[in-house]
Amino acid sequence: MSSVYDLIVIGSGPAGQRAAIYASKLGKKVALVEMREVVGGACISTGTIPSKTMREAVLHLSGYNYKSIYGMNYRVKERITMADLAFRVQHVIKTEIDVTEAQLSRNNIEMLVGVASFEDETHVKVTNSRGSTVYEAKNILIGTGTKPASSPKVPINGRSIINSDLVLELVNLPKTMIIVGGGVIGVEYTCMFSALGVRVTLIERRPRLLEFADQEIIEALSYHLRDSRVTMRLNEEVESVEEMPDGTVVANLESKKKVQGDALLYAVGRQGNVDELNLAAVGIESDSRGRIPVDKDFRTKVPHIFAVGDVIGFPSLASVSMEQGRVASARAFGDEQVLSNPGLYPYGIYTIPEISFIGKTEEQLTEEDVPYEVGVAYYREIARGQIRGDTTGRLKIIFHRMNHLILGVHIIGEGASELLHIGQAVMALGGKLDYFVDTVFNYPTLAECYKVAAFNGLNRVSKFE
Ligand SMILES: Cc1cc2nc3c(=O)[nH]c(=O)nc-3n(C[C@H](O)[C@H](O)[C@H](O)COP(=O)(O)OP(=O)(O)OC[C@H]3O[C@@H](n4cnc5c(N)ncnc54)[C@H](O)[C@@H]3O)c2cc1C
Ligand SMILES: NC(=O)c1ccc[n+]([C@@H]2O[C@H](COP(=O)([O-])OP(=O)(O)OC[C@H]3O[C@@H](n4cnc5c(N)ncnc54)[C@H](O)[C@@H]3O)[C@@H](O)[C@H]2O)c1
Repeated sequence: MSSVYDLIVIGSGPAGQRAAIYASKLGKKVALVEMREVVGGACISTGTIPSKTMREAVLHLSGYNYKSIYGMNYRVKERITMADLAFRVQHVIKTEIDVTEAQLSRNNIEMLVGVASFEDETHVKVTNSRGSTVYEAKNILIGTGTKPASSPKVPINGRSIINSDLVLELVNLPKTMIIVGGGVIGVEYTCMFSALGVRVTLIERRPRLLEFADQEIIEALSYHLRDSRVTMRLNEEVESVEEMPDGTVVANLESKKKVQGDALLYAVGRQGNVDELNLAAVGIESDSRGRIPVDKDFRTKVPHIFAVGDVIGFPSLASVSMEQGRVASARAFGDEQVLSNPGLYPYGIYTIPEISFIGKTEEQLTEEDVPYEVGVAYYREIARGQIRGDTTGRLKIIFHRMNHLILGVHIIGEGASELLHIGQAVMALGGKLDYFVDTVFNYPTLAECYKVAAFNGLNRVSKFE
């Protein structure tokens, strides 16, 4: 048994990394346990980084952003293959792993390779091919993330029936594809495959896609999806999936319909990585989706054992996971000064076109009886929108009718996830709609949308309110 650590972190994804680095900056002795061969978690290996790099490759090779200027037949590469997409993805993954490893090493974080499990409230066992070692810690942080949810009725085979971990295993680009699940993963991949010319059928059991986003924005996205020949089957639940003798795939719906395609992506949510942790040894229970309950400081029912990131559930974003890791680590060492406001956490959804938002939706404000008004700017009204060839984007500011405080910003269109941070900064600093009216923006930029939307909003409220 080695000396006592101040903190043992389990999992090297964004949540675990940030927690470990923060503790190390406080001068604490930290170890980070990772069971995979490489650091970075789902974020670098199978989730955020691969999917966003694949999207970039799709947009580039398909010439998607320039079709409105050079014509529908414009493309950078004639026959795009899965190998073309994987090439770029592997390059970025490797670089991100190198950067992360260097960062952890610079911060004197001791890496322990193997599967971590609890022995008791202060001891963690790490098991690898060489055997098991037990380590002692004053604080332990669980950042073990999630894996794709599975079903015995959906036989994932890595060829024609895949989950989001296996997208790049597809040998050939299918002609037709079924995507099950209209959550963020399902919708992002629907957009990518459809931009590659694949005929996609998207099946979602709820009446609309991405329920947590603003309805108007999702209606705009749905319009684009249909315009890209995506077939949307909403209010339909997939009951089982089978591979046919000819290699095609059939999804059997609860409504007794059948949908056939060359390949199927099963993206119906995620399951917490808790099975190997031996949580019973410390009396912590996870729910049916493997989520660990925590309090506002990310403490589990055992006060010096914390849990952060995807393993605690919504919103399950890399950005938020990092922040939770930082806050939990601060709390573990008695630092109450580190504050974080979930009301100002942004969402970036990398559909095509991109969606990004912060703050409340119109539906939430209506529910809460808040008197709000909206101001909208369309990319087509902005010179930069015309120059870039994105004439379908829009930016919506929601503000309080009386005091003009910004309550939410919702954007669909190119650059949405970057553009949103202007609205986020103004919201965080308590700014009002008038800020955008009185501010000079570079010209021509998409940022000008804020000014146009502010004028549009002001025109809708009476001067006497
Ligand atoms: C396809 C996809 C696309 C995404 N796109 C985005 C996006 O665009 N933007 C965004 O913000 N988020 C995105 N996400 C979500 C993002 O990837 C996650 O929120 C983030 O990775 C969660 O970080 P984490 O540290 O909690 O867990 P993870 O990144 O899952 O890392 C957990 C780590 O713990 C390790 N581990 C598990 N159990 C043990 C154990 N017992 N012992 C040792 N190690 C263990 C795992 O091997 C893993 O390395 C996406 C997710 C997916 C799947
Ligand atoms: N850009 C981003 O921030 C980003 C990108 C990808 C993933 N993520 C994160 O990854 C997490 C997981 O994403 P996800 O899309 O797998 O899960 P999800 O829970 O967001 O969505 C799953 C969807 O599948 C539907 N569904 C479930 N069973 C079904 C069935 N049998 N038939 C038809 N529909 C069914 C659900 O109604 C739901 O809408 C999310 O929480 C998200 O935050 C984030």
